[in-house]
Formats: sequence, C-alpha cells, structure tokens
Amino acid sequence: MAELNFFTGTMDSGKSTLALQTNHNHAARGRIGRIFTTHDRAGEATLSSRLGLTHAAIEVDATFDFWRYVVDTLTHGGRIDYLICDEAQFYAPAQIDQLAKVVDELQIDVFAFGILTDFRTALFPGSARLVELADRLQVLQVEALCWCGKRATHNARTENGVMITEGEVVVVGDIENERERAEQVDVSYEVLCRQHHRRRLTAARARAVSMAPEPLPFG
Ligand SMILES: Nc1ncnc2c1ncn2[C@@H]1O[C@H](COP(=O)(O)OP(=O)(O)O)[C@@H](O)[C@H]1O
Ligand SMILES: Cc1cn([C@H]2C[C@H](O)[C@@H](COP(=O)(O)O)O2)c(=O)[nH]c1=O
Repeated sequence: MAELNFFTGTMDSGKSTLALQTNHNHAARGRIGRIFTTHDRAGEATLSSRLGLTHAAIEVDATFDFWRYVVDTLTHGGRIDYLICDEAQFYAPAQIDQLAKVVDELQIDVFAFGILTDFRTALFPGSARLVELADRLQVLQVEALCWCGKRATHNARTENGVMITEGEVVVVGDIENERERAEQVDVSYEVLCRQHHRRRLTAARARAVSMAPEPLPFG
C-alpha cells in the first residue's frame, strides 16, 4: 500500500539530505520518482542539502496541482512510483490534500519533508495539514542542538542579530550565514530549545550576558 510520509525536524536536522537519500535509494532499485521543492535556499527548481548535494527539482508555486501533474503524466504514458516533496511547510493545505489523493487513488508513495513551526512557533499551514493527513509522521533522528546543548525544538529568526517574533512568515534563509536583504537587514535563523526560544536567548545574547561585567559593589 502506498503511504503519505511526513519527515519533520527543525532547520538543519538533515531533512533535505534524507530527501536526496530517499530518492537515491528508490531510484537505485529502478523506481521512477519526481522531486519537488519550493523556495529552496539554492534557488528555483533545486533541492539542496547543507552536506553539499543538490538535485534538479520541480518548483511548486501557489498554482501547482499535484493531482493534475501526476494524472497528466500517467495519461501521456509516463511512469511515477513515488514523489519526493521538500520544503513542504510552504505548500498550501490544498496541495497536501492533492498529495493524499495521489497516494490513495493512484497508489504512489509520497515522501514529504519540512519544518513544523515558523519563527513565531506557529504551525505552517502545509505542515499542519500533513500532520492531519499523513500515514506516518517521523521526527528526524539527527538532533539539531540548542547552544545550551539541549535538543533544539524551535526555529528562531534574528534580524541584525536580534531575535524577533513578528514579521512575514516566509523569509528564505539559512542558519549561521547571515543573508543581506534589499533593505539591508541581516536575516538569519538559529535553532533553540523551547526554554531559550521563549526567553529569546540566542547564542549571541547568551554570550553577551555571560560577558557582562559584574555590577560594582557600592560602598
Ligand atoms: N560539514 C559537515 N559535516 C558533517 N555533517 C554536516 C556538515 N554540514 C552539515 N552537516 C549535516 O547536515 C545537516 C543539515 O542537513 P540539511 O539536509 O541541509 O538539513 P535541513 O534540510 O533539515 O535543514 C546538519 O544537521 C548536519 O548533521
Ligand atoms: C522558521 C522559518 C523558516 N523559514 C525558511 C528558512 C529556510 O529557507 C526554510 C527552512 O529550510 P530548512 O531546509 O529546513 O533549513 O524555511 C521561513 O521562511 N519562515 C520561518 O518562520
């Protein structure tokens, strides 16, 4: 039986690497797949992993219809055994419904990869729909770590080094390497444990606090 699989984890937990490995293992056994992504850091129509691997992919935009794409391909004599769907948090809930229909009605496996929550700790609508519909939900085994050493569970966004909790939901970016945007704001991401996300205590701020001089005793 085909299945809708959702692999999730924080940023930098190895999701894109696993997506490429999954594709490799299935392709090595002669299965034919399609790779989809959207808003990848490496640019349009590319699935990239921080380990350096990249693969051409089909870019999913707001109008893309997975059901129509697969039915059209099969109708024209094409073969599809599985779909790899990276950055699935950015897909619309309706597109996740299309993926579920592809699994149920056409017996095609779907492997979706994405983060659960945004920098505000709110579920992405696409991820929420995947949690609702997936046959299997797996949290990645490779744990990203907070600066304190605890397992990182949340994605934080910083602007010019300061953690923020308001703003546009979708801002493509990376951890550590700060990206300069048009308006000269350095946007970056950092993974944190819940406690430090709640306290807005990033690695830089924790360092700054620990290096602050002790208050002088008043005579
Ligand atoms: N130089 C490196 N050596 C070993 N592993 C690395 C290196 N750089 C990144 N990684 C691994 O790659 C993971 C990030 O992979 P990636 O697939 O891009 O993550 P995600 O898609 O979840 O953001 C890191 O958690 C780490 O385990
Ligand atoms: C938390 C958060 C992340 N994003 C963006 C930043 C990256 O481009 C991707 C996540 O990619 P990864 O392969 O899992 O590292 O999502 C965003 O747009 N909004 C957010 O709140």
